[in-house]
Amino acid sequence: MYNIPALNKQIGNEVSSYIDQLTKPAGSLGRLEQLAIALAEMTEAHFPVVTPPGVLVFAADHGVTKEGVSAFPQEVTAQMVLNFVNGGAAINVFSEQIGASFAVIDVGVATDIPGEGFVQKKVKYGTNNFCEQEAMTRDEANQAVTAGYEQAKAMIQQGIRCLIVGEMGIGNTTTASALLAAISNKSVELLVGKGTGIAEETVLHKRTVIERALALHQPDASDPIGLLSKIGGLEIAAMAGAMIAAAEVRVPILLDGFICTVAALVAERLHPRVVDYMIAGHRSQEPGHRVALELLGKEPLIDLKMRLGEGSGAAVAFPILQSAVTMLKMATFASAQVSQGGE
Ligand SMILES: Cc1cc2ncn([C@H]3O[C@H](COP(=O)(O)O)[C@@H](O)[C@H]3O)c2cc1C
Ligand SMILES: O=C(O)c1cccnc1
Repeated sequence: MYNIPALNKQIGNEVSSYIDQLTKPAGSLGRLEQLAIALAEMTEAHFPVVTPPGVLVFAADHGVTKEGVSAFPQEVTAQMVLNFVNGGAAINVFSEQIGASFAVIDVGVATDIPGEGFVQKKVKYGTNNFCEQEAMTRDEANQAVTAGYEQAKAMIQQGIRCLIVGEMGIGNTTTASALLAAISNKSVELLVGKGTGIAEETVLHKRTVIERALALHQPDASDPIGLLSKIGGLEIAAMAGAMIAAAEVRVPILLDGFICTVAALVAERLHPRVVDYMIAGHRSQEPGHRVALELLGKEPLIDLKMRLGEGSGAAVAFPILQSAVTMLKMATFASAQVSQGGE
């Protein structure tokens, strides 16, 4: 169904040799060198371009908030969509800082949001409470994946060269932890954290909520649409779809935190090669993020002890990608007439 090209390893090898000719000791620019090679393999360019970046923030609600798993009430999701529209959220200011195109998409907020300035692709008024029933139908999960896929395609057509996928959805650390438990087969205890800042005893409650849902649904990790329909969420489905769309046209994906990385693991189950186009932007404080990154085989660029989501960690890490490609503008030993070392 999806068509993701293989990385171009030959261009990667050529860029690797070229980097060794630049006026610096071999390997001395560390991970920037690996990043430049990875970006060349993804984009099939000897001088990859990552600007302008694009940020898509998918918003949706989670029926499981009825169980009291978040420090904030569900209506904050809709209120934050308006904040994104007005430019007041963290991801707005960081998007502006990095010159990113920005869009916020309602794929499943529980109420009708007034006004304009966001994309309306609501699949459902929030998911069902997965402790009681399946979060959504398979058809709805597919619709949400497609909504994300189409939004990313549209933004890429407008010329973005790197994709950041963010989210807003009160309760979504519970959903993401449940998905990760199903995918990793690890104990829920290792994966659950404080999200927006719940108390220690609420973390224990969150854990039992997830364990109950897993016992009820017995999700099959090899069936991504089944995972999404049983557990949710609508924004996570859309994020996975957006990642697939980027990989299909060789656009690098800069991953954000916990929710985004769980969406990446879902995307991997839709098409394993999508992972080749992902770079981990940062490590979130949410404990499950470490596990999700390990499963994906990615090492994050930065760890600033952030735990927000929205795409904020990826946006803050983005200038490192710019440094990696800008490095390729350096002079070579030959062009600058600098003597090479002999070891
Ligand atoms: C004002 C505000 C802005 C946010 N921006 C992202 N999140 C983050 O927190 C939520 C997940 O945490 P939990 O599972 O504990 O509800 C998501 O919406 C996530 O994007 C926010 C949360 C709040 C309250
Ligand atoms: O890392 C994240 O994505 C995250 C962490 C806490 C709350 N919301 C999102």
